[in-house]
Amino acid sequence: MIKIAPSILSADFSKLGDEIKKVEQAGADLIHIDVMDGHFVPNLTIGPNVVAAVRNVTKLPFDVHLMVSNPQDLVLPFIEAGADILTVHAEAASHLHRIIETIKKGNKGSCQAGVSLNPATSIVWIEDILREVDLILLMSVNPGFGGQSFIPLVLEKIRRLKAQLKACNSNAVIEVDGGINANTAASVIEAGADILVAGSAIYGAKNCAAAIRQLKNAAAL
Ligand SMILES: O=C(CO)[C@H](O)[C@H](O)COP(=O)(O)O
Ligand SMILES: [Fe+2]
Repeated sequence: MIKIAPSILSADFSKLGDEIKKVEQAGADLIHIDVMDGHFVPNLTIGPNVVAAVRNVTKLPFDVHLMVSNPQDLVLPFIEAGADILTVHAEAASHLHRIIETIKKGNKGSCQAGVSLNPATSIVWIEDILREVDLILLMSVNPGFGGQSFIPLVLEKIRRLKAQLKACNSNAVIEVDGGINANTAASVIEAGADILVAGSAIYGAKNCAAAIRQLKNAAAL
């Protein structure tokens, strides 16, 4: 069953708690939180204090996507703030294996470890750690902003990654992030995605529940 992770990057930040509750009631499976540092990506968003402030408004897992340089410095603060899944970019990590270990050990093993790749980064970069991670986040836009168009070359990457995960008996799930909407979801699911992140397609919709349903139903198309 495909899971949907609304990205609060497209929410109204003046009422973030209510916006999270709204998508929980609308059928979301996880809450995707985009952390940007103005350095790894040209935008600045959310720090650990904000994550901690909204932690108790929902029981849904917090899926924290770190788009920062030097991610090793922020791993523990975000785990303490309440991240359930913490994903770092392979392009930003000098010692990726060490960061993954730190995430998995942090706060008594309460957090799952994810690794993310930009559209232009090959899955060759992570083929030696496919059994070490819980989640692989394939970016289907260049990170930094919501509302961009889906980059189709990612479909082939999802297929190749799915086959590699099967071949090495990895239980890691594939999450796809960027430009996911009612038009792009079906091909992403068909290629092998397990979790779809969607910001503008959910928070920009008049009816969030209908938008989430539409993405889930794309699996049957
Ligand atoms: O990581 C991200 C951007 O870097 C966001 O999660 C992503 O862009 C979601 O927004 P949309 O669904 O509007 O593309
Ligand atoms: Fe994201």
